[in-house]
Amino acid sequence: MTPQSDPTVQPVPASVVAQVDAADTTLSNPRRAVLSLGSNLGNRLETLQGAVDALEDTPGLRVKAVSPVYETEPWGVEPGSQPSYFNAVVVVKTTLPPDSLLERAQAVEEAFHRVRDERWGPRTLDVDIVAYADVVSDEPALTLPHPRAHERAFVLAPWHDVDPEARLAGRGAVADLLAGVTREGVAPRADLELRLPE
Ligand SMILES: Nc1ncnc2c1ncn2[C@@H]1O[C@H](COP(=O)(O)OP(=O)(O)OP(=O)(O)O)[C@@H](O)[C@H]1O
Ligand SMILES: Nc1nc2c(c(=O)[nH]1)N=C(CO)CN2
Repeated sequence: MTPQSDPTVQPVPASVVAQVDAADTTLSNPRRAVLSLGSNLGNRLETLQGAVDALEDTPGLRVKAVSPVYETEPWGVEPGSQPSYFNAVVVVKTTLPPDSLLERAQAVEEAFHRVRDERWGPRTLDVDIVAYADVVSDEPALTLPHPRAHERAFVLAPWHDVDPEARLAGRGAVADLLAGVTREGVAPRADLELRLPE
């Protein structure tokens, strides 16, 4: 039976189809997202590269840019209480909606044996969603933009390197945010490099 011949199936007006399609941008248009990578246990560079490669291996996700590597003092904890981090930022294009991107980010963390015990504890790998298009959400399970990104030089500096014009929704230009935070303890490691997957 065709939809036309079934009296219970009402035709959907073309204007409604157009509205639904326009709203459903995650399905048709890849969106730009910014992810922060951090590691302060194990082989930090290898882990960050593994994370970049695992992200690229995700259906519906392409890594578009990989930042320089920074060596950074642990933020939010007693100085000297943890090893230093390697941090980087990746810009991706993805058709995954935000919650699926978070699931994938957490699966990548787990693949690198991330253990969650203490808040801001040392970790082999941390993958945070810094921003997803211009989505703003205060859901605890996925707050967008990341609620602490604007005050973290270890996020802002590598993000600014790969996208000097970037803006953080609701917070302003990354360049301005970076000018307002200390860069002490956030040192570029020009001797190290992450590869953009081919
Ligand atoms: N933008 C976001 N990116 C990643 N996780 C988020 C985000 N917003 C909320 N969360 C939630 O935060 C929870 C804790 O994440 P995680 O253990 O990575 O925190 P953390 O890295 O120790 O600290 P921080 O959030 O300050 O970076 C996650 O389970 C996730 O549901
Ligand atoms: N330098 C640095 N400090 C941190 C980091 C991080 O990636 N780098 N991540 C944290 C929790 O996400 C807490 N503190």
